[in-house]
Amino acid sequence: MFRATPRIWDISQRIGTSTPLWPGEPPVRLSRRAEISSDCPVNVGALTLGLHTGTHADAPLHYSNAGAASADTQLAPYIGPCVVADVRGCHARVEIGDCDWDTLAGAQRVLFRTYERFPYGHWDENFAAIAPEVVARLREGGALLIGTDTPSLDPQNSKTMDTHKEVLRGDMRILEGLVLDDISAGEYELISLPLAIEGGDASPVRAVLRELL
Ligand SMILES: Nc1ccccc1C(=O)C[C@H](N)C(=O)O
Ligand SMILES: [Zn+2]
Ligand SMILES: [Zn+2]
Repeated sequence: MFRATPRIWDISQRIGTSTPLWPGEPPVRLSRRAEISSDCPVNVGALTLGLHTGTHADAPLHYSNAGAASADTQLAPYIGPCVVADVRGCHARVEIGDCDWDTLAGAQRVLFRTYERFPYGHWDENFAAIAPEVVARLREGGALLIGTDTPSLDPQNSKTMDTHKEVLRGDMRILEGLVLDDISAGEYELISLPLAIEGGDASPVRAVLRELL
């Protein structure tokens, strides 16, 4: 029997020395701990990486001392049906009025595309945040996960993290730093698993969208 192969889109940043970094974050460093030679049969690397580098999942521990670390979060929110919302017309924040609520009603996972083109190679300090009201409305509709193509749900200078707090109220999960340049608004399957980092307040993820057949 013929079975169609679903298309897969990689929506992750590459991790390397040109990955844009949140100001003050440690540079990405890959070192070689062992190299192939007459004495050694293998290459072995070690990586220095801030946990919020590139495409990542915030653990609840990031915004609450009582929250779970990456190793202790359930995986179900990170796998399953997902809606990509095109909000490229937004300004400083994605507001209620920027969203097409017909497509978002009852969505379990929502990824916001704010960028026309992802700012590869430089840090964009004026990235669009998500208004807490948007998260509240998604939470009321039963959402499990919110994602964005920017480095944070809250503005870079936020001291109160209002949108993260709104996420916490519904015990939802967060993906940040997605790359949605090639993704049209619509429905997909999301797969984006955090590493089981003990005590981790976030984890890099390899996030992909799979075509729904
Ligand atoms: N590295 C940081 C250093 C200081 C303050 C915030 C960050 C973040 O990375 C924010 C983050 N991506 C967030 O989850 O909103
Ligand atoms: Zn983060
Ligand atoms: Zn965050």
